[in-house]
Amino acid sequence: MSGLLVLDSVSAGYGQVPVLHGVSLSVEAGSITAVVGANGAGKTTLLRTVIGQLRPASGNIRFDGTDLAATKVEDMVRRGIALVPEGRGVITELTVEENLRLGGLWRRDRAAAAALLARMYELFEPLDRRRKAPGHQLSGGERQMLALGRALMAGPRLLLLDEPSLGLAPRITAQILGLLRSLCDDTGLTVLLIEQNVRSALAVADDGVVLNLGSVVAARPAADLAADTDLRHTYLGF
Ligand SMILES: Nc1ncnc2c1ncn2[C@@H]1O[C@H](COP(=O)(O)OP(=O)(O)OP(=O)(O)O)[C@@H](O)[C@H]1O
Repeated sequence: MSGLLVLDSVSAGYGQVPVLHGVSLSVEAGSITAVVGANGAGKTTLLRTVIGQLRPASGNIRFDGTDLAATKVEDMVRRGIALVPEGRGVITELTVEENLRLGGLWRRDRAAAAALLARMYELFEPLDRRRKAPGHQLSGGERQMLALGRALMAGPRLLLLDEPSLGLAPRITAQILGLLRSLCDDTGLTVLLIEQNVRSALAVADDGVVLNLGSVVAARPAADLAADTDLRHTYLGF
């Protein structure tokens, strides 16, 4: 398989408890791949394995052709991989600006970091108005934007997103997913998206992967998956 991110027969779990069973998938550069499936299907476990929080028991993960097996979690960002975890990944005691700057902290090039910060305020207009506000004063949507902005400050090539719509109104979810789509189209960003909100995820994604009990049961263009009534009824509950 080709692709910016390629998982080849990856099995992983927690201690002696296997969760992922021989998962293979390919995420093409500049695309959005949505991973969908019921609660407990292993979606979060999949992201945790890609980012290196869990190590595969077998199989391998390649990013831009390089095996990620030896890469530490803290080095993933330098490799170009950023994770926005479920629950948003915002430090609530810090201000909007401090959170954003934290995302770009590892960058040596200060001018580039400043330019990126300005770009984040352009992208996320509500954050521009609340630069000095502490994270705990933000709405759910603003927090999600901040988590996204913070991850983007690292200048990733691959963004891993765990349930960005969690707790958000449909309008805000649509806004955030639409923004992701534009980022992919305009900057070549690649996204691996995990979403409970299957309809919205498949509507914005290029490709879709259905996970069931830790195995891939379908991997196809997102529009095909969305149109497959049997598959939707059997695995996705709508
Ligand atoms: N830290 C852990 N230790 C042991 N088992 C775990 C741990 N975290 C998750 N699991 C188990 O792994 C399986 C997959 O969980 P995971 O969170 O990856 O699923 P998910 O598809 O993301 O679910 P959801 O949509 O509910 O978030 C579940 O059976 C869960 O109980």
